Amino acid sequence: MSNLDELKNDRRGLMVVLSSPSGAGKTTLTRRLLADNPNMAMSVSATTRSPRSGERDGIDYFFVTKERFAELETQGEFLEHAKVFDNFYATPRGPVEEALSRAQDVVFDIDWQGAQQLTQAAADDLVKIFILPPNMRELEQRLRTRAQDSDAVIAKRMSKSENEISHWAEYDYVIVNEDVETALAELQTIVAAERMRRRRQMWLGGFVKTLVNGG
Ligand SMILES: Nc1ncnc2c1ncn2[C@@H]1O[C@H](COP(=O)(O)OP(=O)(O)OP(=O)(O)O)[C@@H](O)[C@H]1O
Ligand SMILES: Nc1nc2c(ncn2[C@@H]2O[C@H](COP(=O)(O)O)[C@@H](O)[C@H]2O)c(=O)[nH]1
Repeated sequence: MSNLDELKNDRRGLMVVLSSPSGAGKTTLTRRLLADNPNMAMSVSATTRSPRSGERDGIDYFFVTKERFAELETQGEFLEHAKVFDNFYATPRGPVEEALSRAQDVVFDIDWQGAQQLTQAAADDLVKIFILPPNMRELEQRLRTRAQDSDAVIAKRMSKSENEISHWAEYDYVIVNEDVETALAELQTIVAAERMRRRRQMWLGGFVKTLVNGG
């Protein structure tokens, strides 16, 4: 690694928030983004909803009872929390603060309520991205193809999708996820550009000082 590459490691981590109506592709896109970015961590949420088949505790979510959720909330262990589709969801504070202190970027798959709360708490570090489906028929089709939720749950999620979409203009970027590869490339472009923002490159001040002093 060159001297310059080492210096460039001194930057503030990003808090990348992805929101969308259920089924638009946040989980799919975040998994791909994380696979391509070793210096990026996923914020694993706590939830009171039951695990879907294949979901693992501590990896996809921390699955907790309503009582435990309330206890953690009272203890101030959450950065944000919200009720979504009859279940409670929250972002545990500790792992996010630890990852950011190691200059890692952190990705959040959370709804508009959570995004609003993080905006209050950490606006400077946030990059908020809204994912739209190409059309509502395709959105429903994706929920059905995922084959993880009952018809009633899918109907509930579809009925709430318009409300979630109504928050699209609160986000810095909007990606229409028609083709996964195109959407992923757009997401990568956003992350790369946000990492380059001057205020996030803490090494630049010292570098410029050395530069103008003939270094
Ligand atoms: N561009 C795409 N084209 C076709 N199918 C897609 C596309 N993106 C995602 N999918 C599929 O749509 C389904 C829903 O995607 P995913 O679970 O990533 O959505 P989500 O936004 O995370 O949903 P939720 O909010 O319910 O967690 C999955 O089966 C996924 O494979
Ligand atoms: N405000 C928060 N919203 C969250 C969090 N974790 C997930 N979510 C959102 O809930 C819905 C449903 O998720 P699912 O896994 O049951 O399909 C989805 O919109 C997620 O983005 C969280 O910690 N806080």
